[in-house]
Amino acid sequence: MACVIGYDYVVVGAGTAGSVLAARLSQDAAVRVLLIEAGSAEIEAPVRTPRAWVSLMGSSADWNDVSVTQAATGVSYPLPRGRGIGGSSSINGMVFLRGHHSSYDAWGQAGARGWGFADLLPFFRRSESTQGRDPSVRGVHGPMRVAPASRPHPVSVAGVEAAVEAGHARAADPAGGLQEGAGLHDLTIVAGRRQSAADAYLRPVLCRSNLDVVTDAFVHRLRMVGDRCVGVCYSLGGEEVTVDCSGEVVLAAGAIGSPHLLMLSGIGPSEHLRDVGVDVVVDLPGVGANFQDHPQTSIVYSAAAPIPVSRNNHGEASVLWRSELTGWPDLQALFVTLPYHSPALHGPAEGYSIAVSLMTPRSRGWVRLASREPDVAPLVNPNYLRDSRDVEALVLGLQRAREIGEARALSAWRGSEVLPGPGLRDASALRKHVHESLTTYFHYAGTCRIGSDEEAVVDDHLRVHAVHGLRVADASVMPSIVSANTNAAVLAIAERAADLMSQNPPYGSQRRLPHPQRPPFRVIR
Ligand SMILES: Cc1cc2nc3c(=O)[nH]c(=O)nc-3n(C[C@H](O)[C@H](O)[C@H](O)COP(=O)(O)OP(=O)(O)OC[C@H]3O[C@@H](n4cnc5c(N)ncnc54)[C@H](O)[C@@H]3O)c2cc1C
Repeated sequence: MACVIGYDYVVVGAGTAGSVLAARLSQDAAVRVLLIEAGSAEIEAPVRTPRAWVSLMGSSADWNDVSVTQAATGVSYPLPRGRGIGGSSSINGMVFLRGHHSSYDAWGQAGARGWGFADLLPFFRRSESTQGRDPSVRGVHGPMRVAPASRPHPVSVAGVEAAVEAGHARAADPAGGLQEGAGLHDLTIVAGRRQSAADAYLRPVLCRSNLDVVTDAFVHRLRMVGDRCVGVCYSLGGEEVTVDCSGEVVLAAGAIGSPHLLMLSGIGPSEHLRDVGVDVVVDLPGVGANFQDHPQTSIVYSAAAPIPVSRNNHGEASVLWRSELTGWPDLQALFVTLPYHSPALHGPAEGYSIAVSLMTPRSRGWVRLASREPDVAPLVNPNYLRDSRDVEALVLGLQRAREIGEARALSAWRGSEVLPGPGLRDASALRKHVHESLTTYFHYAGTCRIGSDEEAVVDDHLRVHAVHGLRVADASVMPSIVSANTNAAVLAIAERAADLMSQNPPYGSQRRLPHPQRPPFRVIR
């Protein structure tokens, strides 16, 4: 067993949040940062081509998780999540949206002080670089370069016009914080290539001598001394490596990985931990609870004319509107420039889709241990459609999306509606379609939520309740899922986390650094 010492911060997971944290924390040359990632350092070349993202699901860059069988549908669903530098941002769909400000203000109202939209706005702005947008709301100097498609696909353009024809407002800036209406949204694509959080934040700072990044290293346990986290254990090439951390460990392993690791380390719901044979260190019932995702259904059309091959991500334009079941926009239609639908259904060989997602689901699921053995994947139950209001909202979504799909502006491309099929119009037929066509929108969140009540996992500063030296900063801390694709929100969460941590560094600024004993293998520079 090798032992590694001398780090002030140990960040677990080099995904969206981990890339931000490692880059921001290591800006202070007086602290030493170790970033540990289970996956590999480089993702294959085709992955860089934006339109190839669909084929990354099921690849070695995916953990290849599968949900437990869902009570509402009788089906278990693949739950892709990224494994490797950049994490899910290396395999995601590259849509860049913040969501409506109300969905962040709801966090503050639910007890997460300091996490309303106005509190997060500086961190959204700090994370991004945009041009031609309102600079009081959007960032212009941040690492993540985002922009709408410069040469949008004709189906995306026609889709926006069809939405306007169907009565939706034209959104001046879909990511502005009052996200509602139709428009070409921003994409995390630069010069025709995918841009992950690691490309934007981490790769440019790998030369820093106070930052080490270890890949192919699976963290399987937190090292606890009483209620203090003093480091982590990871396995690398069959060898176990122990890391001593003199400051803080930060979990950025994502909404499935972070609760998994906490529970493997004895931090979680005590009864469940005892059931699987894990010694309880801290009883925190909320760990792994409150799992949320945006459920998705779709309308699929065959093509009346050959559909040009996308140069982008197949999803350049969207519409957001209110179902009238909530106080803010809760339904999103994404124009997809290929026949995109559940693999359980048969679509046309050539065509396009309107993917309809519920952005404020009521259903809540969980992540639990299947075994105390770290290499056994956790059980994930999203509880899709468990709350019947989610089904009703998606039915309303399909009806409204159909109005868009049938508008004149799309007539040049529209062959016929293939899914659910033009004859299926009443609510009960559409409810059936929602169940049969259900897929994930890949936006897992909420399993280590911020708050001060008994079910909360971290406090307002993202410190794990009743544990010293340990924070969580990733998609899992969202008290409720935001009303947009989640990557932009995770960037802002991690920016704010780094800011909070820098205000209270583990040591004063006047210390002499011990020389870190570096991890033995695969440190990337
Ligand atoms: C297929 C797909 C498409 C998506 N499309 C979009 C989109 O178009 N727009 C959008 O905004 N969002 C999208 N998302 C969601 C978005 O990318 C995620 O919400 C975001 O990346 C989550 O960031 P995170 O830091 O919480 O987790 P991740 O980015 O998943 O990072 C977690 C990291 O931790 C590592 N890790 C986990 N466990 C361990 C361990 N035990 N030891 C060491 N390392 C570990 C993982 O390998 C991973 O690198 C998509 C996601 C997927 C999977």
